[in-house]
This record gives sequence, C-alpha cells and structure tokens, in this order.
Amino acid sequence: MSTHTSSAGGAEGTLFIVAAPSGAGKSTLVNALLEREPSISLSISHTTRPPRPGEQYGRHYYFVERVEFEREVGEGIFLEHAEVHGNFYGTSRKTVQDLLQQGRDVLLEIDWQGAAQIRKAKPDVVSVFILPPSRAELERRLRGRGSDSAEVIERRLRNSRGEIAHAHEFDYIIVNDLFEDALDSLQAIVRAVRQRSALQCQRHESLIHELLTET
Ligand SMILES: Nc1ncnc2c1ncn2[C@@H]1O[C@H](COP(=O)(O)OP(=O)(O)OP(=O)(O)O)[C@@H](O)[C@H]1O
Ligand SMILES: Nc1nc2c(ncn2[C@@H]2O[C@H](COP(=O)(O)O)[C@@H](O)[C@H]2O)c(=O)[nH]1
Repeated sequence: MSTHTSSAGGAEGTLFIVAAPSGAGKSTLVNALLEREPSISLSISHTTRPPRPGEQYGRHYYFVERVEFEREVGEGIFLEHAEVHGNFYGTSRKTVQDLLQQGRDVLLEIDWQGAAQIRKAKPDVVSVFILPPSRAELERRLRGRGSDSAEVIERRLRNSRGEIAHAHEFDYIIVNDLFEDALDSLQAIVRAVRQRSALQCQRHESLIHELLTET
C-alpha cells in the first residue's frame, strides 16, 4: 500500500493493474468502472498494433511504428513493455509517475508480463486478473466482438492458456460471468484499497488534525 508523499505534499495515488486473456471483458469492465469512479486515470499505452475500426490515437492507444517503439524502449520511456499476441505494448513511465505524484489513482490495462515488471518496480501495486466463466464463452466473446480476423482470434485463444496460468500471481481474481456482478466486485476492490490508503496516508490529514485539536 502506498504511503509515499506526492509532490503536492499529499499522499501519492494508488496504482492498479487489470489483466485478462484477450476477450475476457477487461476493457468493457474497466470502462464501466471509470464511469462509476471517474477520478481514476486510465493510462493510455503505446502499441505497434494497427488500430481497429473506430480506435483513435491518444484515446485507445498511441499507435506507433515498430522502429519508433524500439527507439522509445532504448530511451527508457516505458515503465514496462512486452510483446503480446505478436504486437508490442508499453506504459509511459512519466505519465504514470506524474499522475501518482499528483495524488491520482492510476489504472493500467496490461498483460501478465507487464504486471510482473511493475510488481518489481512498484511492490505497492494492486493487481486484478479477470477470468472468463469458460473457454467456450471466451471464444464466443472474442468472435462476437467482431474486431479481429479469424487468424488473430485463433492466436489469442491459443495464448489464453499461457496467460491464465499466471492468474495466481495477482492480488485478486474476478470471474466475469454476469457483467454487473463482476463490475461490482472490481469497484469493491478499488473502494476497499482506497479506503485503506486513505487511513494510512495523508489524504485526510487536515480533517484528522482538525478533529483531534478542536475543543
Ligand atoms: N460479462 C459479460 N458477458 C457477456 N459479454 C461480455 C461480458 N463482458 C464483456 N463482454 C463482451 O465481450 C467482448 C470482449 O470484451 P473486451 O473487449 O472488453 O475484452 P478484453 O478482455 O478487453 O479483450 P482484449 O484484451 O482483446 O482487449 C466484448 O464484445 C464485450 O462486450
Ligand atoms: N504489457 C502490456 N500489455 C498491454 C499494454 N496495453 C495493452 N496490453 C495488453 O495487450 C493485450 C492485447 O490488447 P489489444 O488492445 O490488442 O486487444 C491485452 O492483454 C492488453 O491488456 C501495455 O502497455 N503493456
């Protein structure tokens, strides 16, 4: 749990990771969580994956060419980076650190490899792994999304076994069967963590001081 002090003198924000095999519903859950908890900042990753129809630069990802991504890796701009399903993805170190320093809670939607790198750099991170209720449902969701070619879907389904094998490394596991139940669970985790850090850190320092000193 973060008890660090931010540049503004208050408590540093909490870093959350949400990971899942492709198609389990991670982005849908995270977007719904952000509607319920709008003060959480979502980190926008850099990727070499081509945009899907409707995806926008800077909103869904920073889409970059492979050569640019490799240059950015060389410059050390990533807090973590990994190859996932044949594409490269990375999280901007500066963006995340600036937001945490400002006291903002930050959520990363990344894979298990990135999560492992972050745990080493930031042991305070709170990580959640989303499981689909069954393999058949995972496949149904991937195909039903209609965003990827049959080849890409096959590859992601094949990779899902290797990803699910890392679920136990995460602090929490949520089964995304009934959407609203899974969303409630994710929100409950975020709220519990925030409450814990609020007690430990200086977020409520002035109120605590006031309550202790007022006659
Ligand atoms: N609980 C649920 N029940 C039924 N469908 C769901 C549920 N959650 C998400 N979906 C649907 O499953 C599909 C995949 O969801 P989503 O795109 O959020 O997956 P993802 O885990 O973020 O995948 P990726 O890692 O490839 O981005 C979407 O069409 C979404 O609407
Ligand atoms: N290690 C990282 N993994 C990331 C990052 N951004 C996304 N991802 C993961 O990649 C897969 C595929 O995503 P998609 O958008 O192509 O479907 C998924 O598991 C994401 O969580 C990142 O910055 N680092």
